[in-house]
Amino acid sequence: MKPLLSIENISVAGRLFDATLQIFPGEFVGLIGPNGAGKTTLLRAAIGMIPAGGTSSLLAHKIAARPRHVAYLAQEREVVWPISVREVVALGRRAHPDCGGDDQARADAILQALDLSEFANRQIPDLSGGERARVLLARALAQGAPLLLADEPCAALDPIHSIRTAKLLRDEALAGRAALATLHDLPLAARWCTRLVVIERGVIVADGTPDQVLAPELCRRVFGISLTRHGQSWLLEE
Ligand SMILES: Nc1ncnc2c1ncn2[C@@H]1O[C@H](COP(=O)(O)OP(=O)(O)OP(=O)(O)O)[C@@H](O)[C@H]1O
Repeated sequence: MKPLLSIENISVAGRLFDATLQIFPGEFVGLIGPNGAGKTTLLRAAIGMIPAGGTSSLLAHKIAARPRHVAYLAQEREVVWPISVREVVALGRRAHPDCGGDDQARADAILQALDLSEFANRQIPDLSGGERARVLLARALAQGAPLLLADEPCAALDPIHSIRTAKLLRDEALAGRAALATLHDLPLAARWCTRLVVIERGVIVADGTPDQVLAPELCRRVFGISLTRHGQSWLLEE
């Protein structure tokens, strides 16, 4: 199977060292690590937003064509323009000028999945932080790219919307797309991601299924916490 993302030896001076990673259709990959570990740096380097050594397969596409291959949700959620939720989500479809009549149906389905239908005609600056975060995720998903790079898609979301977002990204993966998402909620990541990649001080130190990666020693050493599995749930303690 051809990867949707292949990065090799990506380095950013002092921040990221020789990161090598492939993401395949069907994967929802959680990129986890402490604050300052290099997660955002890795996403930005992979998509070409910051200069980096090494290679990323996404950079082989011309800039204008890149949105058809990858959608990006930035960590910053600021939107100051007075435009409506519906208009912001429709911006995601600009990547597909030839896409035709299913645009509105896809946008509406995503608005519904993220519990945003009732906000469709509201102005973005008039939303709460969590509502705005969901709208920007909806915009990225509306793009319909095979790969989503999402920087903390669950940040600022309440518990039910965090779970729904994680399930949605898992469903996108089951439908043959893929997501690489930075996440701080380790029980949520362990429950819904198909694979976890751990980054520590700019280095990828583990990569595998949640059960493989979240060994007690790694959780203690990298995160300073204890994480134990109880059936499908995970209990996090200091
Ligand atoms: N523009 C920059 N110039 C120099 N150093 C930077 C810059 N942006 C980030 N850094 C540093 O690079 C390191 C990695 O930052 P990065 O934002 O990738 O971490 P992160 O793992 O995403 O953290 P968080 O979980 O806090 O979002 C940090 O030590 C950070 O201070």
